[in-house]
Amino acid sequence: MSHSWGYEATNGPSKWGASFPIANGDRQSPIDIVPGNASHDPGLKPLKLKYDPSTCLEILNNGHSFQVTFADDTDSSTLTDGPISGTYRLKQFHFHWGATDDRGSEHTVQGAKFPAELHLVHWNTKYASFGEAVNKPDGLAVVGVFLKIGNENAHLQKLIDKFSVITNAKTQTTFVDFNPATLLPGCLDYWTYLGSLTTPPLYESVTWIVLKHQITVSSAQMAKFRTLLFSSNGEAPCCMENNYRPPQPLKGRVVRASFK
Ligand SMILES: NS(=O)(=O)c1ccc(CCCCO)cc1
Ligand SMILES: [Zn+2]
Repeated sequence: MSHSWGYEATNGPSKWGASFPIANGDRQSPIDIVPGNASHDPGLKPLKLKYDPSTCLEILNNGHSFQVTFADDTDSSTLTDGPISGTYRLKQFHFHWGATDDRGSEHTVQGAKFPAELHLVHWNTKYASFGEAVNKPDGLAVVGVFLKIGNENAHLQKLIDKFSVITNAKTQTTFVDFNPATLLPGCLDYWTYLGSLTTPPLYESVTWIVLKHQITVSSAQMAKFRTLLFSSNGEAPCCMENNYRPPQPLKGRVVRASFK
């Protein structure tokens, strides 16, 4: 199944362990974040996110989500400070969402699901490339941002306006001058823990940084997310929705909070 994992009953999260045994590992993601169990760590620094819109390259449908990819040959768009040491470069961001507005996020907060979750994927420049970093214990740092239903989000609309061109899996189009910082809430308070990729190959290589505050998306905009397809051109159309992995066992891990 390693080349055909997905989110259906036949190839979804409950089946991934067959081809990717690390699915049952000790630092899997996502998790349910229980704020009352998180320990405030005064040693945690504020996140430092420096994004250069000119590094934005393209928007694509990879058959699992839609993704915006960035040039990562220089330190133009980086994450520093926060819980990490060194410099991590932005590689891409993507989303996970549900078939209805009552679910879709991967992380949950005391059991609460959000309609969608944004992941900003950064790699540790102590390694030569994303490909080198992706399976190292300190290789990646992913910033997770929850979306909640509210007013229309003009910044998300810039992505949605491209969906008609990337409806089918394995399609892409140019996408330039987009500032990912416009997708961040005003307050960057966060929870952090050691985890994994939430899709195969599920490498345990991610320092997770999940923001406490959400950004808004309208219900009409969420409906547009669901017009994307898991399927390729010519195949029976299959709506891209419920592309989220449910929370995994904490296995004794500590979740730290950057705030009191
Ligand atoms: N949902 S996530 O942020 O954990 C995430 C980020 C990046 C990948 C890509 C892995 C490529 C392996 O060659 C997969 C999943
Ligand atoms: Zn993700």
